[in-house]
Amino acid sequence: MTGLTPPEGATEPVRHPDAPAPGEPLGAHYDQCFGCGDQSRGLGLSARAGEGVSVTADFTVGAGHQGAPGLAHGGVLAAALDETLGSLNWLQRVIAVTGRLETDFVRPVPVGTELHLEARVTAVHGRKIYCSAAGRIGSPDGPLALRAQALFIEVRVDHFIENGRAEEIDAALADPDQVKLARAFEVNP
Ligand SMILES: CCCCCCCC(=O)SCCNC(=O)CCNC(=O)[C@H](O)C(C)(C)COP(=O)(O)OP(=O)(O)OC[C@H]1O[C@@H](n2cnc3c(N)ncnc32)[C@H](O)[C@@H]1OP(=O)(O)O
Repeated sequence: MTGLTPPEGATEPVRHPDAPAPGEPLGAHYDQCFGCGDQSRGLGLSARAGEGVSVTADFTVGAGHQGAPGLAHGGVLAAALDETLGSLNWLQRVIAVTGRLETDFVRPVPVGTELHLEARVTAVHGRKIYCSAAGRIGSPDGPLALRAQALFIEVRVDHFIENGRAEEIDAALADPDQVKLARAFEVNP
């Protein structure tokens, strides 16, 4: 029992009526985010809305992302999957965090690879959001390198306010840009 199988009574995910249209870039949810933000040591991952409750994302493996010589670090690849899965929040307009992430590393990913990721919500049960993701090498139809299943748990904005370091929380809350404020906490604006 991994906790990743939707229980009886789970329902289909619902795409929010204000979700970005399929193909539209989602942009960074927070500019300090390691996954999608403006970070020189981050992933620089960019996601786009897909059909239904799905997203696609691209990420180029850089020299700073190595584990073994010339190959991406597994933790970095898991972070790319996590970030892609996390961006599903914006299509549902929920605030949710990763509770469980199970990753299959199917083949090695060399430095310089453009990794094409896609993620979707498969089912929802109460606060539990069941998702899956995959990563392919070189193109959206390229060889499968990664597979993941995940459980995201819906939380209230207090999750961040009570647990995040005060200086970053205060700075994010003080941002006069309401969309940026909403995106930082993935709150329905
Ligand atoms: C804003 C968007 C950012 C996106 C960035 C990318 C996504 C991320 O990386 S988020 C950061 C990484 N994740 C975290 O830091 C989360 C840390 N964990 C927590 O804060 C808590 O454990 C949290 C919120 C997940 C769950 O705690 P809590 O709210 O008390 O819920 P809890 O009552 O324990 O669990 C709720 C349900 O989920 C289930 N559940 C919780 N965790 C897990 C787990 N790891 N595996 C399986 N099931 C779980 C529980 O069994 C329970 O199920 P049921 O309702 O059937 O009884």
